[in-house]
Amino acid sequence: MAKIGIFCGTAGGTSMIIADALANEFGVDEVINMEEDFDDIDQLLSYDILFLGSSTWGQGDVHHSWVDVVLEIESDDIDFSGKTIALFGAGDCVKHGEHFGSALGKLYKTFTDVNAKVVGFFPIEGYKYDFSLAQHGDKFCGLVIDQHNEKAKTDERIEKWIDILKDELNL
Ligand SMILES: Cc1cc2nc3c(=O)[nH]c(=O)nc-3n(C[C@H](O)[C@H](O)[C@H](O)COP(=O)(O)O)c2cc1C
Repeated sequence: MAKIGIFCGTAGGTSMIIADALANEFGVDEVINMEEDFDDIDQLLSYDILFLGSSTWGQGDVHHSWVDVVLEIESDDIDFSGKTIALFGAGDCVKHGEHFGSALGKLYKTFTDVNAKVVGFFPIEGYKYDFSLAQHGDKFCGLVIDQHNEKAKTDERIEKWIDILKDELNL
């Protein structure tokens, strides 16, 4: 059976709402908090399916706990062939609508450049923002939630995303 790992970079715990729902639905015992529990890249490579979370910061950047990891993967060209990933995180479409959820777009580029397969694209329909690196056509490359402005939509979005994932992953 495919081994599933959940990794989450978060400042205030908002992205953990998604991580915890994934853990619950997919029977994963532990969410790895990037700031507290992450050891090294081998930890990522020990899973077949990776649910990778990051809130967005600065000018559309990943959470700081991801920065060195991303740099190492890119500079050492660490191969993620055969790995399937799904991306998630929290953002703010009003105060930071110029880079809403862009951290997912950055992680998408990092991991697809080293041959990971990405599942779990999510329709942009119903979101309002100016720009996002996470947008690919009419979908985000994962699930973005906004607890500041669109809290009421979060449960439904997570449920819908989990259905998409179960379908694509045959789980
Ligand atoms: C200084 C600062 C910069 C931010 N930059 C962005 C951004 O570029 N894009 C975005 O969508 N949200 C941005 N946010 C909003 C956070 O991503 C949002 O508060 C999110 O809920 C934090 O989730 P977390 O608790 O999982 O870290 C920013 C927030 C702060 C305080």
